[in-house]
Amino acid sequence: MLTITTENIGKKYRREWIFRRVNLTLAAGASYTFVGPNGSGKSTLLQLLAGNLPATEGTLTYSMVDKLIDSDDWFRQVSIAAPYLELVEELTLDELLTFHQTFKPFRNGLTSESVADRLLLTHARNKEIKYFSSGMKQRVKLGLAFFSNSPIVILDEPTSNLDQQGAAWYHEQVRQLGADQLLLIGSNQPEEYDFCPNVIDVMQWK
Ligand SMILES: Nc1ncnc2c1ncn2[C@@H]1O[C@H](COP(=O)(O)OP(=O)(O)OP(=O)(O)O)[C@@H](O)[C@H]1O
Repeated sequence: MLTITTENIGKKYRREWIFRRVNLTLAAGASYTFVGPNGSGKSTLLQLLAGNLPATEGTLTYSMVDKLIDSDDWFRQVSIAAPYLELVEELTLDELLTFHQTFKPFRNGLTSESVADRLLLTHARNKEIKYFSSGMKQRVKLGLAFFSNSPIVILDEPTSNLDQQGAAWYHEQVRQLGADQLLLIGSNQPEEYDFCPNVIDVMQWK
């Protein structure tokens, strides 16, 4: 089982501390949602936990059954969907799904074809991503996170741009995550984390 541990991590931009003294143990098999007002640091914390941003102070570790994972290999453990992470718009959906698998395979033997089906985008497989609606793009981003073979799934503002059907699809995918996966969410919308037992207010670290 994979565990992320933070010891007194803090992040400073210029002269402003966004958060300090964050101590967390986040273990696979559970979900955690980080909440707080706009600008409070949810996205920054998720980026740190994903290993995409360095902490200014403190220690962050990934471990698998007490064995530390080298930070160079963290990216293999994480799939992340966020508004600021863009899709490659020049590719068709089929091309994007094929490209994605070259560095992050899908789980359970899923193929590009079956992922497109699960995204409810079979009809758009040969359409370039730049011609997708914002809700279709959001479903693709979420799908790449849900269907990749990685123990950590990080979703920042997961239902942004989704209609009611899309939000129901999101909830269905969350229910299907494996017992060995860790789900981390950043959110201001209670309905997108209503299933999550661990809601953490980032304002405590100001
Ligand atoms: N690259 C950066 N350089 C300087 N300041 C930054 C940078 N990125 C974020 N910040 C600042 O860090 C703070 C936290 O931003 P962050 O995006 O993490 O908040 P958030 O809680 O996710 O907000 P929202 O709910 O609006 O998405 C903000 O004050 C923001 O201006």
